[in-house]
Amino acid sequence: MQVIRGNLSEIAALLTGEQSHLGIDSTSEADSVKTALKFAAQSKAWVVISGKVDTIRDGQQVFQITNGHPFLAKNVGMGDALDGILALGLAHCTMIEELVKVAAILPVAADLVMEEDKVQGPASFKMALMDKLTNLSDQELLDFAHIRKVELARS
Ligand SMILES: Nc1ncnc2c1ncn2[C@@H]1O[C@H](COP(=O)(O)OP(=O)(O)OP(=O)(O)O)[C@@H](O)[C@H]1O
Ligand SMILES: Cc1ncsc1CCO
Repeated sequence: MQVIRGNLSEIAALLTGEQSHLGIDSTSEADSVKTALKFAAQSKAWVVISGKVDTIRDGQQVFQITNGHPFLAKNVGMGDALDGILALGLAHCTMIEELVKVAAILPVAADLVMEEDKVQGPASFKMALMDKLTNLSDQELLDFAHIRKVELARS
C-alpha cells in the first residue's frame, strides 16, 4: 500500500496540477474531506491530508483526527516528522484504521505535552514533544486519540 501525505494546499495542488488557491495554512475540514474524496477517486494510494484536523481516506472510508496543537504548525518540518512516523507505521499496517492510529501518534503526543508545565512556547514545545515521542505508550494513544469516522452522503 502507498500513502500520499500533504497539507490541504499540497494535495489540492496535486489534484489540479496547479498552485492551489487555498492558503498554505488552509485547514477547512469540509475542504479536506472534499479534496480527499476527489483524490481517492484518482489514486489507489491512501491519502492523508494533514492540518488542524487530519483527514485520512482509503477507497471507501474517511476518518478524521482532531488531536494536535497550533505549535505543531509553528515548528517547520512537523509534516516531515509525520511522514517518518507514517512510513514506519505503514510497514505494519494492512488496514486503514491502523494507519489512522499511527497518524494520531504525533498530534496525541502534542496534546500530552501541552498538559505538562514545561512548555512555555513553540521551542520548549518541540523539545518536550521529542521526549514524549520516545515514551508514548499504546494506552496513552488509545486513551487520548480523538478519531471519528466521517459519514459520507450516498451519491
Ligand atoms: N493548527 C493545528 N492544530 C493542530 N495540529 C496541527 C495544526 N497544524 C498542523 N497540525 C499537525 O501537525 C502535523 C504536521 O502537519 P502539517 O499540515 O503542518 O504539515 P506540513 O504543512 O507539511 O508541515 P511542514 O511543511 O512544516 O513540514 C500533523 O500531525 C497535524 O495534525
Ligand atoms: C522545506 C523544508 N526544509 C526542511 S524542513 C522543510 C519543510 C518541509 O515540509
